[in-house]
Amino acid sequence: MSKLLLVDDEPAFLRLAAAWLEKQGHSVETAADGARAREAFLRERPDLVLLDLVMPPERTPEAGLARIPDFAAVPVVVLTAHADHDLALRAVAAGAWDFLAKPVEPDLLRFVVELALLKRGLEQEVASLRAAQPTEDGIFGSSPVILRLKEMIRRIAPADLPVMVLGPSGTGKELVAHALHAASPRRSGPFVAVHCGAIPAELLESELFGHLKDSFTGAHQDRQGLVAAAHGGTLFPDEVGEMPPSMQVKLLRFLQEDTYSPVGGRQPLTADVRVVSATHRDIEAMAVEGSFREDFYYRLKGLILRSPPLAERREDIAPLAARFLADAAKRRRLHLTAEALAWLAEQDWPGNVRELKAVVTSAAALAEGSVLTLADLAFARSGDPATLPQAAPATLAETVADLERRLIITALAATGNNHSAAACRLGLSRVGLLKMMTRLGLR
Ligand SMILES: Nc1ncnc2c1ncn2[C@@H]1O[C@H](COP(=O)(O)OP(=O)(O)OP(=O)(O)O)[C@@H](O)[C@H]1O
Repeated sequence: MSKLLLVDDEPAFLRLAAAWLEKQGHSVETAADGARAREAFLRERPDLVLLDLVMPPERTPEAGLARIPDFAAVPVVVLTAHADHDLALRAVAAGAWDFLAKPVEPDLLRFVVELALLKRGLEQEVASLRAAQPTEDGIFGSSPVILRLKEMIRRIAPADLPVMVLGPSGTGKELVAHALHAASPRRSGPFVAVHCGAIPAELLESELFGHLKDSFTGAHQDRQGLVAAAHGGTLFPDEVGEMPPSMQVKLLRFLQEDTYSPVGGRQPLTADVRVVSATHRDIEAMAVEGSFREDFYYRLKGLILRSPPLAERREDIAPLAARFLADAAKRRRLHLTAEALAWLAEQDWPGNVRELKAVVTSAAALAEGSVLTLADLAFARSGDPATLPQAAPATLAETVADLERRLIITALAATGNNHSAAACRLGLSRVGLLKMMTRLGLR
C-alpha cells in the first residue's frame, strides 16, 4: 500500500479525492496549507505528494512553486487551474514530476498517481542496486564518518608511514588496512596479515621473522617469516595489543632499523615493509599504564585511523545489508521487507559489520521464498535451533505453533525485548505472553 499526501485548501476536493484514492488501495494523508503539508511530509514520509500550487497564506503561484523543492525527495504532482498551462510547465521545470488540471478527472488522477508511484519504486530499486555495487576499496557505506575515513585513506595511503587502525571488533579494520595498501605505491607488493592474538607467544617470533634449521626442536629446515614475505608490501599485525612484550621489543627494533634476525640466526636481515597495525583495545591507555611498551606504541602508531562502530553510522546498515544479501543470494533474487530493513537499522550490533553480515547471510540461507522477513532475521540472530522455522510442519498444531513463534519473536524484536509492549502488540496479557513463550520453548 502506498502512502499519498494530498495538499489542497478546498475541503470538498480533499474529501472527494482522498476517498477516491483510498478506494484505489492507497493510504491518504491530507493537509490544507503549506506549513501543515511540510509537517505531514516529515512525519508520514509519503511516497508521493499531490500539491495545489495556489494556497493560503500567500495564495500566489510563486509561493507554490517555491514549495516544490520541500517535497522533492518523492514525486510531486501539482494541481493547477485549467487555464494555467504555463504555470504547470513552470512547476515541472521547478522539479514537479507531472501536473493535473482542475477539475480533476478521476481516471486521469488514478493513472497519473500510478505512473508516479512506478517512478518512485524504480528510483528506490536503482538506489538500492547502486548502494550494493562494490566500491573499489571494498568498504561500503556513505555515512559522513565512512566518507571521512575513505578520504583519510586516500590522503595517507601514499605516505610511507606506519598507520594504526583503531576501532571495535568487526568494524572493518582489516578492510581499512587493505584499502591503505591497495591505494599505496606498494599495491603491487604483498599484503600480509598476522593475527597476533591467535598465535601462541612462543611461535610468534618464528612466524614473523622465520627460523634457521635446527634452531629448535622440530625446525627441520630454514623457514622464511611473514616479515620477509611482506617485503616490498604491507605487513598487517592485527590485534597488536595482544603482542607479548618480548615480541614488542623485537618488532620495535625492526621498525627502527629495518633489520631483524630469524630465530637461531645471528646475521641481521633486512626487509622493506610498511607496517599497518590494528587493535580494538584502548592501546594508548595500555601504553600509559605500562601494559604495552610506550616506545613501541609511539613508533607503531604513526598516523591513526578510526574505524567507527555501526551504531554511529546507522544509515549504512541498509546498503550493507543489501550488499551482503546480494552476495549470499547469488543467482536467487531475494528482497528484504521494509519491516525487516527497519528492524536491522534499529538494532545495536555490538559485533558491528561482522555480526550484521553473519545475520543477513544466515537468514538468506534459511529464507524459503524470494522475501527475507523480519522473522527470518530474528531467527538467524537468535541462533537458537528451537526457534528455526520448520521447512514443512507436519501437522496443523505444528504449523500454528510455528506461526505463533514467529509472531512473538517479531513482536519482541520490534519492542526491544519488552514483554509488556510485545504482549500489548499481540493483544495478550503479559502473563499470557510469558506462558505462551514457555509452551513454545521461547524461554
Ligand atoms: N564497510 C564495510 N563494507 C563491507 N564489508 C565490511 C565493512 N566493514 C566490515 N566489513 C566486513 O565485516 C567483516 C569484519 O571485518 P574486519 O575483519 O575487517 O573487521 P575488524 O575490525 O578487523 O575485526 P577484528 O577487530 O575482530 O579483527 C568482514 O567480513 C568484512 O568484509
